[in-house]
Amino acid sequence: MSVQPDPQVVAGLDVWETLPVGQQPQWPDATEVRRVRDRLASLPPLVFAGEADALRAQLAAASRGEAFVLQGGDCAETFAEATADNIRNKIKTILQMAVVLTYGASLPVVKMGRMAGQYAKPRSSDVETRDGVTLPAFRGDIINGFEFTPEARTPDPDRLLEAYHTSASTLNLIRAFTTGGFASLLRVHEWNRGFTANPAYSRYEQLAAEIDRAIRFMAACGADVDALRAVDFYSAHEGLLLDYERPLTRIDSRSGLPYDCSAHFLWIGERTRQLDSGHVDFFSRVQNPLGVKLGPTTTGDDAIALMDRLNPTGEPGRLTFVTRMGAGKVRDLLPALVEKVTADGRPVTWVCDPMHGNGITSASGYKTRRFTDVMDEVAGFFEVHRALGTVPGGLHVELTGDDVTEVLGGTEEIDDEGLARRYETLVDPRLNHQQSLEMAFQVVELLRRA
Ligand SMILES: O=C[C@H](O)[C@H](O)COP(=O)(O)O
Ligand SMILES: C=C(OP(=O)(O)O)C(=O)O
Ligand SMILES: [Mn+2]
Repeated sequence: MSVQPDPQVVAGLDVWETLPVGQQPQWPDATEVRRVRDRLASLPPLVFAGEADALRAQLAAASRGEAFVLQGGDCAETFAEATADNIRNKIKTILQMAVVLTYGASLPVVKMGRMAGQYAKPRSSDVETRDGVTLPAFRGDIINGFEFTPEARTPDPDRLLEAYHTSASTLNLIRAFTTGGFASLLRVHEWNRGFTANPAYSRYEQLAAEIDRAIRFMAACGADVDALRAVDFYSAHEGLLLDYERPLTRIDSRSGLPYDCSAHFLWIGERTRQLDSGHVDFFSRVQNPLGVKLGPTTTGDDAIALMDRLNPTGEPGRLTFVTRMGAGKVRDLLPALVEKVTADGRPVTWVCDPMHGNGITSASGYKTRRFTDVMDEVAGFFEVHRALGTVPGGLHVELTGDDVTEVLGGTEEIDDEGLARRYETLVDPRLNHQQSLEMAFQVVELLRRA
């Protein structure tokens, strides 16, 4: 009797274990990790490979300027905050931003949450010291707890299972909201409900009234408005923790090829995108559409080498470059990168992350960002692409649907003192509901000019 080779092994899905893999936890017990990985491998996939293919086609459209990508959600999701209210508010915020962009710029918007799996965080330091006590840094709920005790901060592999189950229930609710009628454009007004009234909120009300009128007009003309009842909404997270991504990678029964079924879209972070890294090797072997974050040290040659590894044949929609240069640098550094990639000829989708290059510490000690810097990087991104005749394909932002006070500025003018009022993030500061809407209205202007 001949033994069939394991197609996952044949696909080289374990090669990453022989390579340098940054930003992984120090698990106290390797046997426990193996047990959890085996359990994860036996659980159902969270997404279907065909959905990842559909997303790839939409990202290809965005690379040509026929759609615009909106990726948004927490810096770090937490298990405790995976509640119906939080998920609903985040979905409503992303839907509101998408509708502002779609209506304002007459472009379809590809909607993706940093949701249902955004649990693993790269950190600048492996440890954190408070009052002379040093413990492992918080690396996200999938690895350890935020509480500053030795017990909480010790990496616990059972958290991978909790991340899987929390992702499954989050995704279930997302699917229910986006296909069950909640996200229907016929309810465009309802998405504003429950949020604090503010200038962006009122502006949205006006726009929703215009959309309502337009839909009634179309319906009166006999158009079938039923197609407006459901929306496509995709999940995305940083593919950081390979002990989680590997067991959720499955061979697609249709094509015989591997897909990472933890999410539709995975990205490789700025800290783990080295060409010889386990991350680049692992993701080069799965079929999902991929992102790579590109910070200010990225050279044109780095970008080309990443294309060689992750999209050698130049398949449209496969590779998204998420640039995060910082407001002060984007106009200087982005042009050379875009020029080099454009000259190569293989397509990429260019997306702007205006968050991660603009971190500051406030006088009161909070890790924050200025809304004006965030918007300035977005403006710089559009200017560079407009000057080069290339396509500004989308936005990648850290946001929440709640009225937190984590980013300075916006029309509500959150100042240094105001940050303390509702600073809730465990890692990076997020735009709140009104700042997110305000961003969408400003981006419409930029898209119209582009
Ligand atoms: O989300 C991004 C990174 O994980 C985060 O900015 C790192 O933050 P740190 O510098 O506080 O570790
Ligand atoms: C870690 C992140 O970003 P980057 O890799 O760009 O620093 C993030 O998106 O939260
Ligand atoms: Mn972040």
